[in-house]
Amino acid sequence: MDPAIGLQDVHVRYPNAHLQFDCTIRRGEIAAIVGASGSGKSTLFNVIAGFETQDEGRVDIFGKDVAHVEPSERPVSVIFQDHNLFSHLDVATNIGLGIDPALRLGVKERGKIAGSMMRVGLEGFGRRLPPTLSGGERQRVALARALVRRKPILLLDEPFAALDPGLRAGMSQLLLDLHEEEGNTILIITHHPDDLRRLADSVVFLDGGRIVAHQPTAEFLARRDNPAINAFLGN
Ligand SMILES: Nc1ncnc2c1ncn2[C@@H]1O[C@H](COP(=O)(O)OP(=O)(O)OP(=O)(O)O)[C@@H](O)[C@H]1O
Repeated sequence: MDPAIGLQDVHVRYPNAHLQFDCTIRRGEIAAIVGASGSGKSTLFNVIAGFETQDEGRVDIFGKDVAHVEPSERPVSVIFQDHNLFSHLDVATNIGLGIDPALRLGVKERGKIAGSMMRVGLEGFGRRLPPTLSGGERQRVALARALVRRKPILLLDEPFAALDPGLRAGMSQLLLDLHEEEGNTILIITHHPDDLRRLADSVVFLDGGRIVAHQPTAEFLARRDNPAINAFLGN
């Protein structure tokens, strides 16, 4: 196996919670991260992206210990639930922030922005401001901004939460197409069993701050032996 992410006995202690992660995600895997509210999904992302430092244990990315690697230097892009768009900056500029936070954008960079807008179906949206966009359009801006970074690991925190079922299916297909082109490693937090079926090679299931399952999606969906998994699957 060619690992993209390795978490070895990682512990994060909060005043009211103790989380512990052991997990290996292989290069090119699409893993759905699921579990009840408070089970540790966001914390898992924060440890991988470097927004949270573990109290113990080791985080490897592509075989390298990233303990001293700043979030911006990690080969990881994160798309948050709220998309983190700046409402006073137009769509093209918001995407440009993915290339250079100081917005030094020359001809080459403008070309990349146009290319990523085209890739997500946002041609002609460059001068629009985020508050004038629909939820699905804002979602695509966030995806375009992650794409221009061209980082090999993409973390998506409930990316489809605000979308209706038709748009969810469209965005899922877009992600799958991008994955086929880029071969990137994708972790996606979701509460929808449909997203598992549609997107994920594997499922990482968290319960009470621990990873209690990491297995191929079909195997996970067939499980009936764990009350927390049954509750998630509606069995
Ligand atoms: N900064 C923090 N300070 C204190 N406790 C925290 C902090 N971040 C998370 N926790 C606690 O750690 C546990 C896991 O939280 P986390 O946000 O990772 O869960 P989650 O599965 O992402 O939940 P949700 O689905 O509700 O977003 C919870 O008990 C939460 O209260």
